[in-house]
Order: sequence, then C-alpha cells, then structure tokens
Amino acid sequence: MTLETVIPSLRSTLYQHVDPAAWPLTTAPAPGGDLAVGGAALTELAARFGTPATVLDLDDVAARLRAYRVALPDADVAYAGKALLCAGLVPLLVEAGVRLDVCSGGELALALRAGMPADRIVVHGNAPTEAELDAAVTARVGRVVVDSLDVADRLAAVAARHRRVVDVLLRIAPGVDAGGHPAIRTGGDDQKFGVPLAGGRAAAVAAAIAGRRALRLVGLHCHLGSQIADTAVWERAVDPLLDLAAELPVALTELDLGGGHAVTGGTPFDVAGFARRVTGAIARGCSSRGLAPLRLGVEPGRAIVARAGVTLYRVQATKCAGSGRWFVAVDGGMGDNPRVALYGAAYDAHLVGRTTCAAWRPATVVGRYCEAGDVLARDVALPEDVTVGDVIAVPGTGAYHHAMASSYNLVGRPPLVGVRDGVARVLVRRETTADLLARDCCLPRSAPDAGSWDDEAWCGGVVLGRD
Ligand SMILES: Cc1ncc(COP(=O)(O)O)c(C=O)c1O
Ligand SMILES: N[C@@H](CCCC[NH3+])C(=O)O
Repeated sequence: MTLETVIPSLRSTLYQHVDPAAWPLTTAPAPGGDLAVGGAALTELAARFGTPATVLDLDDVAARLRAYRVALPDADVAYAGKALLCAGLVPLLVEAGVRLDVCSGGELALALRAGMPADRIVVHGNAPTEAELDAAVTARVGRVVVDSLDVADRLAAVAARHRRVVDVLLRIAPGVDAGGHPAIRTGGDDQKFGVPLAGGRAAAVAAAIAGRRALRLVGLHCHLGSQIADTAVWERAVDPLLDLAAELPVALTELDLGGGHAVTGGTPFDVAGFARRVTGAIARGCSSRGLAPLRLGVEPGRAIVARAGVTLYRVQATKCAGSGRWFVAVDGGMGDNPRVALYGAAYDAHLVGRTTCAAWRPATVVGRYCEAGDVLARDVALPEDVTVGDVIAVPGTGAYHHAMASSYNLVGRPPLVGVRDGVARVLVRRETTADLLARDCCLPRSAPDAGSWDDEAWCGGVVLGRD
C-alpha cells in the first residue's frame, strides 16, 4: 500500500498535516498513530537505531532512477553522488544502468570500492588536487569534466605520465542564472564554475584542450544551479552551447546539461516534460547548425534521493519563548540538516507513534546545537501535547543531509538506515563519541572512554518485528 493509495485515511484528523507527495513512495499509516516506510514502523526504527537517524526508502530511490531511464532512454543519466553517496546505493545505480558523478577523491574511492564500474564514473571538480587527478586517471574513469584550462592542463600532464588518453567534457558557464538560492546558482557570469562563453573565452579554452594529445574533448557541460523547477531554463542554455560546439575544430558527441531538477513541496519535477523540451531543442539546434546530433547527459542528484529520506528525532524539551513562539527542541539539528540555516529551506515535521486528541498548535522545531539559527522546521503544526520522548519525523531529508552533515559541537553524525520490504539495514553507522575523540592526536590514549554511553554502533541488518 503506498501513500497515494491511502490518502483518504491519511486525511483523517491524525494525518491531516501529512502531505503524501513529500514522503517516500512506500509510506503508509501504521498502528498507533505511526507511519511505516519500506514496511518498517518509524517509531520501531527510532527505538532500534536511536535518534537522530535518517531512514532511506530504497524502493523510492530505485523507482526514481527507473523513471529517469524511462523518460530519457537515449541519454546518459549520471546520478550526482554529492547529494548522497554510500556503498548501499551503488547496487541500485548499477541495476538501473546509470552513471555516477563524483566530485572528490573520497567519492571516487567509495564508488570504486563499492563496485561502480570505472567507465561509468564521471569526475567533476573546479579545483581537483594532483592526487585526485591521478586517482581518476589510474582508475580509468569514463569522463572527467574540466572546469578551466588550468585543470585541463594539469589533467593532461597526469594522463601523459600514465600514457593514457582521457575523455573530457569542458564545463561552460553559459550565462544562465538559475537556482533556488544564490548559493546554488552556478550557470551565471559571476560565480566560480565553468569557463565563460563571453568574449570567446570558452572557444579558446576548448580549442586549446582539443590540441592536447592526452585529452579527447568529447563534449560540453554545464550545470546551471540546483532547485530549478522550470524546465524551460535548460532550453535557454542549449543554443549558446551549440553555437560554441559549431565553432570548434573538433566534432563533439555529447552535451551534458547537469542536474538541478527541483524537489519543492509536493510538486514532482516534470522529468518527461524536461526530456521532451531538451531533446527537442538539441535535435533542432544540431540540425540547424549542421552538427551531428549530440547525446544528452543529465546529472540529477536531489531528484533521485531527496524524497526517499525521513529523519527521526526525539523531543528533548519544549518551551514557550517570551515572544509566544512555541519551541520543540530535538536531539539533532543543524549538524544533520544545515540546509535551513544555509538556504532557508522549508521542512515539515510530524509526530509519530502515538495518537492524541490535542489541538494543533504552530511550533518551531529546533535542534540541540549552540546557535539560535539551529532550526529544523519553522511554523509547523504539531499537537499541543507534544512532550519529551516523543518521536518527530521530518520528511524530504534524503539529499544533502547525510552528505552535508557535520560533527559540530562534537555531536556525532546520525546513521543512515536503508529500509525495504520490512527489512532495515544500517547503510552508514552512527558516528560515536569514540570516533570523534579518535581524531584528536593530543588526547591520552589510555583515558577512560568518555563516549561509552553512545558507542554502540549498529552495523548489521535487522528484520523488523521478527525477533
Ligand atoms: C556538476 C553538478 N552536477 C549535478 C549536480 C546535482 O544537482 P541536484 O542535486 O540539484 O540535481 C550538482 C549540484 O548542484 C553539480 O554541481
Ligand atoms: N548543497 C545544496 C545543493 C548544492 C548542489 C551541489 N552543487 C543543497 O543542499 O541544496
């Protein structure tokens, strides 16, 4: 039973504030005012794995990967691993036949160790280190996206040392400024990514790269920004990029338009509409310029994993501020979700695990970190009897949460728990106090273990409700 099919029951008083489109696809009501994801009751997951914990609906991820493959059968779809990367996701990517975009030596190492075929890996970065370029060439990754002539020249030197030829795309800043927040707009003229089209600079850099014997320039790339809902935005980048392709001394075969497909509120990104508009624009643009059709590439990150994630917190305190604002303070916060503080992102929050007849009251769910900006959800409706020990579930936390988590205040990062068919499996374990202390080289090694109270790290698979 999926959430869509149980909307009438979710529209009962108990679930009146649950927006089905914001929750993982397998979400369903569970007894006692609970919700289940992947067949696992959220309060049971909170009890077994502790809080905060992020639950990931693996069927939801697989379904969204499939939707991209179906909508874009002739395109190269690369999942952008910066949104969320762990070894447990890699089999889903392999099964779906998509590529993986990595942007650091760490992501590359994880991808290779987890079994991602090297030729399906795309390496990005505006400032890759020598070691990262070397690792990419050594692994024989499928593509490297170069962001400047400096990076291209450094890659060419590494490739020459290895006696290899590397397939590259040149990242362009096409002057299309888009994205849900200034910090995540990456296609305009006044930001750090890509070579600007203006003044013939991109043409000069592309021609120089085409002349490097250790590099094969196979295409152009752009990533306009993140959280873009309007599919017409990508079309605006197509013509300027094809104009550039038509000027170059080499015949290109690929045009990668990056990611940025929005996940906002309950409106799903229109993948089919995007596919129609963009493939049409590329086909028309290539034909009118006498270019052989370029193969489209896309790199969605958030659109694949955001909705699959739900983070569970436990209430530690409630209070009414002098202003009258009601605060519900939980055991996580900006350490596991910095997006509210960074981008003013909006989240919902829901009480799970018990029924109540209490009236709904506007609440601000805040974290446990030492900053007033440590907010998780502003002005959400919670029952007014929410109290210490209650479990609060925040949906839409699959992308850029686990990936951007920090250990600020020396609070360990939460675990990532994959759920599917009633089986819960820890994909990434909780970061313990022992983990945090282990990095400090000045601590006496023989000191009593200050972190023993939370050192239990779950690593195995747990079949829920069967022990
Ligand atoms: C080059 C590149 N590709 C893809 C993505 C994925 O973006 P999103 O998760 O918004 O789809 C990003 C991040 O914004 C990026 O920088
Ligand atoms: N980290 C951002 C998106 C940036 C994507 C990478 N270029 C977010 O949480 O929305």
